[in-house]
Amino acid sequence: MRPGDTVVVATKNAGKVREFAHAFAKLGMEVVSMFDYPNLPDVVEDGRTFAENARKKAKTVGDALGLPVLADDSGLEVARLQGEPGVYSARYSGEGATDGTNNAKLLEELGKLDASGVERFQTLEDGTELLSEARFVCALALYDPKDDAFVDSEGFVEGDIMSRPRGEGGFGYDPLFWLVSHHRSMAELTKDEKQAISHRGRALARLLEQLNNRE
Ligand SMILES: O=c1nc[nH]c2c1ncn2[C@H]1C[C@H](O)[C@@H](COP(=O)(O)OP(=O)(O)OP(=O)(O)O)O1
Ligand SMILES: [Mg+2]
Repeated sequence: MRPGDTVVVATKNAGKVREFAHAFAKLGMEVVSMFDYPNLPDVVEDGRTFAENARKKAKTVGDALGLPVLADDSGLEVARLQGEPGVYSARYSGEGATDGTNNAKLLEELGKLDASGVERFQTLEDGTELLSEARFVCALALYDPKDDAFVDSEGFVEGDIMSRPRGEGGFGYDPLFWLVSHHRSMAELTKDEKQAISHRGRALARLLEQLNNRE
C-alpha cells in the first residue's frame, strides 16, 4: 500500500467505508468497497473468531477479484454478558438486524440481569447509567491472491455501556459506548479522535507498521 494506490476493502458496512476512506485519504490512498463491486459472492461469516472471519472475507473477495483486499471483522464484547454479542454483533437482534435494533437488544439484555450483588453503577451528570464494562475488537486481514498470503492485525478499545444513547457520529454501537478518557460516547468523537483510539484505528496502525517493517 503506497500513496496513489486504491485500497479494496471487503465490506458492505458504510460506517467502516467512511472510516477507512478517512484514514487512507491522509496517506494519499483511495478506498473502494463491495458497494463498488455489486456482483461479488456473499461471504458467510461462520468463523469462531474475528480473525478467522476477517481472513475469510479478504480471501473470498480477493480471489474473486484477483486483487489484494483488506477485510475488517469487528464487534462488541460486553463483560456482564460474558463477552456477547462478540462475533455475532452484526446480527445480535436476528434477521434484518440494524444498528437501531441491535442497540435496543443490547439494552434489553442488560436490563434482564439481576442487579443485586452488583456494585452500584456509575451515573453520569445527565443521569445516564454505565451498565457494564465492554470492549470493541477489530481484526484486520490483508490478503494477496498472488501469493495466497495474509497480513493480520488486531486492535481493542475499552469502555462502558451506557443506559441510553448519546451522539450522532460513528455507527453501530458507538452511541452506547462511553469513553472515560474523553468523557464522551464514541459517537460524540470526531473522526480523527475516533481513529486515534478506536479498535479499528489501532488495528490499522499495527497493520501499516507490519507492512513498513517488511520493506
Ligand atoms: O467502530 C465501531 N463502532 C460501533 N460499532 C461497531 C464498530 N465496529 C464494529 N461495530 C459493530 C457493528 C456491527 O454490529 C459489528 C460488525 O460486524 P461485521 O460483520 O464486522 O461488519 P458488518 O457485517 O457490518 O459489515 P461487513 O461484514 O460487510 O464488513 O460490530
Ligand atoms: Mg458482517
